[in-house]
Amino acid sequence: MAADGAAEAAPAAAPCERGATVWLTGLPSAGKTTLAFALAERLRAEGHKVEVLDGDEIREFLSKGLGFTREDRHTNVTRIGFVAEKLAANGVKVLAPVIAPYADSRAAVRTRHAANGTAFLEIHVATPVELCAERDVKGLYAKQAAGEISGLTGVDDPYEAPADPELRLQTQGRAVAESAAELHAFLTERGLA
Ligand SMILES: Nc1ncnc2c1ncn2[C@@H]1O[C@H](COP(=O)(O)OS(=O)(=O)O)[C@@H](OP(=O)(O)O)[C@H]1O
Ligand SMILES: Nc1ncnc2c1ncn2[C@@H]1O[C@H](COP(=O)(O)OP(=O)(O)O)[C@@H](O)[C@H]1O
Repeated sequence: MAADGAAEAAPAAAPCERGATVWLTGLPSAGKTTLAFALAERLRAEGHKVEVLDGDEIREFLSKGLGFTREDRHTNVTRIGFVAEKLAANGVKVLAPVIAPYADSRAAVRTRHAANGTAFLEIHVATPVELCAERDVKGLYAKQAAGEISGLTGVDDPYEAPADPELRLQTQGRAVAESAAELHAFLTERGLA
């Protein structure tokens, strides 16, 4: 209680103590994983608690057995969203470089965060499909073109680009460090870094 009897406001949490989910959505080879790990490194060095929920790793453990049908992708995304919210509610910066191609799956994750009062930032890593196919980090675009696989997001499977993300990041013509800095600056603006 203050000397004049008024209740004192609790001090605002420092950026390091504020949890949030930062979801990086975009096509395969857009740059989601690269940017998530670059941001994670910087945030950790600044004293944040950080967890990267990488799509590939999640599919090896939490979502083992799921494929790439619409239903399986939805299940995968909502599972990741569930875990992310729990961690973020406990002060962790959760970085989720996960394609999440369907708007309704992403909306479900957003709604769950909002219901719990947990910060959720949707970042669209908006690399054009032509450049993603050129990068082709895992050779998936080449395999699709050769008819060895089908159902590749953005090529012969849907990608519903976010209509109103918190941030749309362009990576074409930008160095990784530049895009990572833009993302970090955005978190700073939001009081999260
Ligand atoms: N058919 C098809 N479509 C899209 N992606 C495919 C496919 N098959 C395998 N992969 C690889 O799976 C990686 C993880 O996918 P995600 O869990 O992020 O996808 S999803 O959100 O459930 O749609 C994803 O990782 P990134 O390349 O890092 O995005 C792909 O490399
Ligand atoms: N500005 C940039 N931001 C992120 N990645 C970039 C950028 N410029 C070039 N790249 C390259 O693009 C590739 C993206 O691969 P990756 O991060 O695995 O994509 P995703 O996780 O979206 O499938 C990496 O080889 C990375 O070095």
